[in-house]
Amino acid sequence: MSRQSDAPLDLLLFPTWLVPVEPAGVVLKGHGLGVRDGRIALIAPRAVALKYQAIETRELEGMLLAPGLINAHGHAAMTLFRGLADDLPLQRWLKDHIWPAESRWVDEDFVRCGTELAIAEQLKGGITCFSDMYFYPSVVSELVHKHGVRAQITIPVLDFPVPDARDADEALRKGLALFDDLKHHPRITIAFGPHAPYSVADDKLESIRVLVAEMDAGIHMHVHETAHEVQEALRKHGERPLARLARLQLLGPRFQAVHMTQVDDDDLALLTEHNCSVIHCPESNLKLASGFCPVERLWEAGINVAVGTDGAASNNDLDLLGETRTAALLAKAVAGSATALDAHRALRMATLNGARALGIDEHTGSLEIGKFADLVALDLSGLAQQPVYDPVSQLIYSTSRDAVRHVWVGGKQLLESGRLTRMDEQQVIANARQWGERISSTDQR
Ligand SMILES: CSC[C@H]1O[C@@H](n2cnc3c(O)ncnc32)[C@H](O)[C@@H]1O
Ligand SMILES: [Zn+2]
Repeated sequence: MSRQSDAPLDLLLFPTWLVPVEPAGVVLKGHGLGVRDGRIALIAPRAVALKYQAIETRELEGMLLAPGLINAHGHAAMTLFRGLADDLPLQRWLKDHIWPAESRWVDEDFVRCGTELAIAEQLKGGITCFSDMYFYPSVVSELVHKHGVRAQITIPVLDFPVPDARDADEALRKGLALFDDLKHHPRITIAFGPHAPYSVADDKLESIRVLVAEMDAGIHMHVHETAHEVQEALRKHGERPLARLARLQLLGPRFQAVHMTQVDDDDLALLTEHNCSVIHCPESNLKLASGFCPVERLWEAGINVAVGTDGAASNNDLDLLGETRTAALLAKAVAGSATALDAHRALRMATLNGARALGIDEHTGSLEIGKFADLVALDLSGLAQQPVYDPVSQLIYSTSRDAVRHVWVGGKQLLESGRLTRMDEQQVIANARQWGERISSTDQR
């Protein structure tokens, strides 16, 4: 398969295994992948690929080449709160620790340092695209632009004053300006991020519905994170949160429901009818004891399920490969079936399903001709990966993010042999340490 052109390829890669994700379940051996103008221009058997001229050709001996991982939910700058408040249930964690810490510490510099730390950590872990729901989204967009990664940046909306907006109207006004600035950006999409059903009132959700229709944007929201959230909504309003969102006409193919640990038959019908995506964050759900998302049931109902790390304050890392392993293992326990979420489907969840949830699956998420060359190469030649029967099984069940060697986004190499090509890792660490010292010297825990 190739896209015809007389121009030479910019890059021609020969990995030991090439896993395109689409078509599902395929592993190509002895194949080359060619990149031209940032996009995948060729996937062909080695002998055919060698007939093409290329400016750079690389043998990736012992490596698996896959689509870059997509972290479909996170709060990037919260890396600076990693380990600040552990071993607590969601509402105590959020209300007694995280929200007070945010109102005290979060400013532009916090978001800049925390987001750079998150971008660096994610690139080193094979993540080429992440979704962010945090304050100062314009600062996040500058960093995403500068460092070459891909992102969905959401406009945070809450019913109370937050570090970068006095109220939801101000947040929306600023968000609209950002949307206008970035609507043609090749690597950034802007979506709305109403925090959760319990923290955003109907009138704000209605405003978001109108804006989304005008802008054709996504909505990214924590929904049914815990049983407590659903019970409180039933007690106060006699309605489940997802049903309320349906009544307010927020649900649709661009709706990204993050968490969904509580799913009854009516919820399942709503998600299916409106073709929503669910973003599963198993490690945050485990650590906050929030509950279990029934991934296999959702998958069987045809619902698009992606995977996210959530923020580093509730996880406590941004390791999507590790998260995917947790998801695959947990799905089996939750479904009571060892066949649930096999390794190939788990990889799809961490790549193409993520792209679909964020509305960018035409452009990324799988290795297909014409898509952006968002790629990760992982070294499977180590001791702990031997022998290799199925490289995808090895990737999901036996490989850590330390095996990530190279990362390209839109054909640009951002990680080379495990080293960041465009970021000063030592500087990122020093900045984060400085913030940590500042926070711990006055922290009232
Ligand atoms: C709208 S800005 C993001 C807001 O969300 C908070 N947050 C981080 N993780 C979670 C979670 O798992 N559930 C609910 N809220 C979360 C974050 O601290 C910001 O205030
Ligand atoms: Zn979250």
